[in-house]
Amino acid sequence: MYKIAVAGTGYVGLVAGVCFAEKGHQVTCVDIDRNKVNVMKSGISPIYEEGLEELMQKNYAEGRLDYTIDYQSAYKDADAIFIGVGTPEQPDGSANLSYIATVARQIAESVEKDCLVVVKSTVPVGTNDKVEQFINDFLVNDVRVEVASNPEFLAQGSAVHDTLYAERVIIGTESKWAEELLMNIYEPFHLPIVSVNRRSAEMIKYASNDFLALKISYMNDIANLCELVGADIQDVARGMSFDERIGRKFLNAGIGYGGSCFPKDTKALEYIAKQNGYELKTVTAAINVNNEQKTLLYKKASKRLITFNGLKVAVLGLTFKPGTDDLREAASLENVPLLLEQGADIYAFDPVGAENFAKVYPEGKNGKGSITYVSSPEDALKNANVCFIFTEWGEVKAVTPETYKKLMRTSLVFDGRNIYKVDEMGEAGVEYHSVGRKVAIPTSKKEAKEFGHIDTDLQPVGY
Ligand SMILES: NC(=O)c1ccc[n+]([C@@H]2O[C@H](COP(=O)([O-])OP(=O)(O)OC[C@H]3O[C@@H](n4cnc5c(N)ncnc54)[C@H](O)[C@@H]3O)[C@@H](O)[C@H]2O)c1
Ligand SMILES: O=c1ccn([C@@H]2O[C@H](COP(=O)(O)OP(=O)(O)O[C@H]3O[C@H](CO)[C@@H](O)[C@H](O)[C@H]3O)[C@@H](O)[C@H]2O)c(=O)[nH]1
Repeated sequence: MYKIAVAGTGYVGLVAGVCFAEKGHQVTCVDIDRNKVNVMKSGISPIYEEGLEELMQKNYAEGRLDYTIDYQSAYKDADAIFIGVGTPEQPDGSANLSYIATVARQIAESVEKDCLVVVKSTVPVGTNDKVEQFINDFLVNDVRVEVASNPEFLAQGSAVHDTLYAERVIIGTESKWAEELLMNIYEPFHLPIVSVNRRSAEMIKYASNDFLALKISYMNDIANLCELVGADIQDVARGMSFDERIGRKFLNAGIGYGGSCFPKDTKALEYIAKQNGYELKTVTAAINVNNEQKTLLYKKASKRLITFNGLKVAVLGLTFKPGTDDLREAASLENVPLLLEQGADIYAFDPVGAENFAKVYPEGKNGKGSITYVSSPEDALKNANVCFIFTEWGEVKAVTPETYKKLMRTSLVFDGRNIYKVDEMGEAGVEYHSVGRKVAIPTSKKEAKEFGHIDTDLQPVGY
């Protein structure tokens, strides 16, 4: 059992701290946000992650887990201090390391015994070296502090599971002492450990995230071509997925990747490459494709409808992916303002993200348009002229094709997550646009007429 302190109680820090406690370590989670600390002490998780609150309550009650804003008391006698503070994107694409620097300074002022500082945050290659130098320059007491890299690979929405059952733990160290200490801390997890040097560990994190981002952008690029040549991206992805070298995962085309990691980590690696006189062409391509992809459906819908002024627009899903209340870089944040600017009356549904979204777009009049938050997809769809799907929540997937037809004024759907089978939507009488697939045109004559889909190209000669 080790005495562990964790700096930062976001997705990474809090989940790591709780899981270390669950595996028997004595953990103190530190945050600068007093409200957050009070909320956590009362047994409530400040973030939405399945299983997290239960583990917080259990480990707190059993005395292995605590929360504080008093960093000095938490750091002074810790065996290891894990850093999980943010490294957000700066306007030039580089990572902002000021939060890391503040924690490093706080550690240097506080530690009273030898300890290992472990950087879990995603940081540019070489940052661990700088953090070690910085802490040692500012150390108040005569102790030994070494820094190790231990990048995090959890995905939001499955953070606890991804930590307890991680496919691998990467540790980057520069001494046997640091390597052994980290191995021992992770020993109760019984997970595969990959031990490398610090710079390689830092690079593994960016290389992994950017590879996944690239995979998504590649599929989106192919999807756009599929539409032009009459192929179906889902069938194409299925066909590709049998090849183990390609794999089954992250082949879903849609309206691009969002979240707090892929967008920032692609730009950060592009920046690191530039700084080193290298042009990382593949990653730049992934970024460019993603930027275009996010508003692809809005552009298609604009062509189809000419204007959104005065239209009732149902928006299903606001978060960047299901299972989280996080809105960072969500497609909804790019599309909703465009719709509002055009005077749309939006009825938005999201099972957990609406509260956060309302902080940016409060309910009621917003510029030329308006936004109303509703508690079910059906409430959003009632009498709507058009529907956009931005997040594939279970509640959204449960809406049947017939429901769109029954509830909407005109059943016109733009699906950014390819939830439905194209033919089923057409058969239900819905005009359905998705990504990388053909457009479903209502199959009955009556609806085809309503939507202006009588195909004049096929008129026999002479008519
Ligand atoms: N979110 C993810 O899914 C994920 C996954 C892997 C890696 N990462 C990386 O991990 C890092 C953290 O990401 P996150 O999403 O958990 O961040 P976050 O923004 O959710 O949380 C950061 C927390 O740190 C706190 N903080 C700031 N300064 C502090 C200080 N001096 N002392 C103590 N606490 C302080 C903030 O109040 C906040 O609660 C980033 O580098 C990110 O790229 C994130
Ligand atoms: O086939 C796919 C898979 C994902 N996405 C999108 O990609 C984004 C990111 O999804 P996901 O990777 O599931 O979520 P994150 O929580 O952002 O997790 C990523 O970013 C984390 C932060 O670095 C890493 O730790 C994780 O390993 C990595 O998956 C979301 O907008 C998804 O909709 C697609 O468009 N198509």
